[in-house]
Amino acid sequence: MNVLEIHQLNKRFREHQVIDGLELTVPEHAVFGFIGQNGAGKTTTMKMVLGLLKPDSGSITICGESVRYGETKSNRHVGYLPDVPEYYGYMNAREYLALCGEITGLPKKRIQERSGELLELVGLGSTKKRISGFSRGMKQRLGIAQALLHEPRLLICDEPTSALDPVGRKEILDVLYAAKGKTTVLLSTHILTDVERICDHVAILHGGKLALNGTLSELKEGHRQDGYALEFRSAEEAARFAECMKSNRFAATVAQEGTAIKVQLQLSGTLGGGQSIIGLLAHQQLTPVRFEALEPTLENLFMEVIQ
Ligand SMILES: Nc1ncnc2c1ncn2[C@@H]1O[C@H](COP(=O)(O)OP(=O)(O)OP(=O)(O)O)[C@@H](O)[C@H]1O
Repeated sequence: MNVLEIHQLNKRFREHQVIDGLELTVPEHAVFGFIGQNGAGKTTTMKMVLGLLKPDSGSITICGESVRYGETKSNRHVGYLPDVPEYYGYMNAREYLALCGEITGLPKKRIQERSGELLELVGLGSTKKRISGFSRGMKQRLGIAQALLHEPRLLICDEPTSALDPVGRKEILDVLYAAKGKTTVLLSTHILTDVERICDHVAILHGGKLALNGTLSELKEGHRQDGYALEFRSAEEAARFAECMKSNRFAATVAQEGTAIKVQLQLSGTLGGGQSIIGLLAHQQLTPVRFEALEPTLENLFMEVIQ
């Protein structure tokens, strides 16, 4: 089942077509990375999903229910975490969750149970401090607890780690990954390493459309290039190998940097590829200290798409 479906979505600001026939589906229990350059239209898309911005045309459904601009009905399925959440600093975490629960009409007992569970989930279970004394990372983790209070089917996070240091970022990513069993996470970001750490699905927004869309492993498999990295004991050995490799008919490019060599082969996915390198090594009686098939990174894929 898809928690979110977007079909033929269009949005223009004056002459600028920001979203141009966007098609996007988010399956249940995915951790879905929605990435794009600055100004690609991620926030614009999120605002339309939340019913806060009127699309020019197209449809959006959340859990099978149509999103209508200016109505909040479909948002009962959604939890939202902005990049920098705002709080009443004089409250502690539990008091704040109690206030949010009351506003959304949750019964008192349920608020207490949920607050306990969620504060444990986000690692704030034993914190008695007022929110004014929280670090940015703690505020963000409280934001996740608040967004999950009403048990939403979809948690939308808009660049939740952009203001955090590496430790705070890791904590948030761990919490989002832990939330995967309870909800579907839509993570809008341009921090590609965050996506590689926790997302199973990835979509790249470019030119108002999805330029790439699939599971991370599918995308990497589809863009696999027959590339290898080798490391030799000495620069002389590396140079000898590079010289022989350059005359090999499978080699497209051979780059040497000291003892390290990167080889890109002509024929992608053929048996001849890596084996031709091993054959050459044996023939030259060279034993590398490292021999590794190169995986495309999300950064490689992203750069390929936006160029
Ligand atoms: N209300 C508006 N009026 C005019 N232009 C707008 C409006 N809102 C957004 N835009 C433009 O639409 C484009 C997409 O903006 P958006 O904020 O959706 O991008 P984004 O992918 O979220 O970028 P970032 O990663 O920088 O937050 C930008 O060029 C922006 O200037």
